[in-house]
Amino acid sequence: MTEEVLVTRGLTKRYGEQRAVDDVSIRMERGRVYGLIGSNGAGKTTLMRMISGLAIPTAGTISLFGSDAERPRQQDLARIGTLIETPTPYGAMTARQNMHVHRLIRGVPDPNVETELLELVGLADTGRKRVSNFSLGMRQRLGIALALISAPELLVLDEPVNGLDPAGVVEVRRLIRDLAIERGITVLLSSHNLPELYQTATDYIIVDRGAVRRTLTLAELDAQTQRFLRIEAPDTERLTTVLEQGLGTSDFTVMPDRSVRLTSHLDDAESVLRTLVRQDVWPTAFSPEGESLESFFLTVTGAGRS
Ligand SMILES: Nc1ncnc2c1ncn2[C@@H]1O[C@H](COP(=O)(O)OP(=O)(O)OP(=O)(O)O)[C@@H](O)[C@H]1O
Repeated sequence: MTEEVLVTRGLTKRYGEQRAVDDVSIRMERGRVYGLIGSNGAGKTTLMRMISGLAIPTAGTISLFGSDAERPRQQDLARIGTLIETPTPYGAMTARQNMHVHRLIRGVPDPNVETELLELVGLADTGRKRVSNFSLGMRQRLGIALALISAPELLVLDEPVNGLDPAGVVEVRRLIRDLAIERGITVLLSSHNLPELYQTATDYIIVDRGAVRRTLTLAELDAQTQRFLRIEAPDTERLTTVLEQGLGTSDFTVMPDRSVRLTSHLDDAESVLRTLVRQDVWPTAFSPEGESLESFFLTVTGAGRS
């Protein structure tokens, strides 16, 4: 049975006339990784702050871990770990000293958790190095370790890969996926860049101007954004035979209109065409089609509007 970790209904936050978050109703299940995607100012941080108990909603409700009226809200909030905006470890201290201070602040009795989490995020060997000398990626990983100190069931991470170099992005992505798979932690993480978050999340929530524009799973996102070569030829059977035997691929689908969608060789369209022509298959249509992640995001959010 799926376990609901979070349900919001009509969640709204107004600052004066402005609706930073506007009537947001979302649902999150245990062990999944939710990517909250939106441009700057879309309302991601405000939504995460409300979920984490750091901001009070103007309207709407938040139910955490199937919360009921009997249980104090503080008890539910204690089951959330957050890294919102830039992580705030103490720069003059080492990673371990930061872990120690946070453990005491959070009232976690077991000192072993410090080493265990530093190992988990790959910072166990940083010794006497001060955090002010850490790279941004190391700081983000320390921020995640600090957020994990009280063994949260829901982890809320605001832009955890923002500003990281490609290697840093890969490291943090892997860490987040492992947390979900190995520890069953539910993760909500935000980004303004869909391609950057792609494949880290199992589910995507696309927001724009405070409102949810679209929610979809990774598989649905893939189906929406798969790029392909669209090929038409007078003899479809001959075309597919040449793709199979001449090109050695079976990554294609024959569509009802008899056109063929080839999903391999996207970066090598020229050799596809050459192979076809050599085998005397003369395409009447041959074009790359489908949507990129970026253009899908722009379409959903209506960006590019005036
Ligand atoms: N404390 C505040 N007072 C007034 N307006 C605010 C406050 N916090 C946020 N806003 C406004 O609400 C809107 C949403 O802001 P928010 O920070 O949630 O967006 P975001 O998607 O996290 O953007 P970014 O990626 O730039 O952090 C913005 O227009 C912002 O200016």
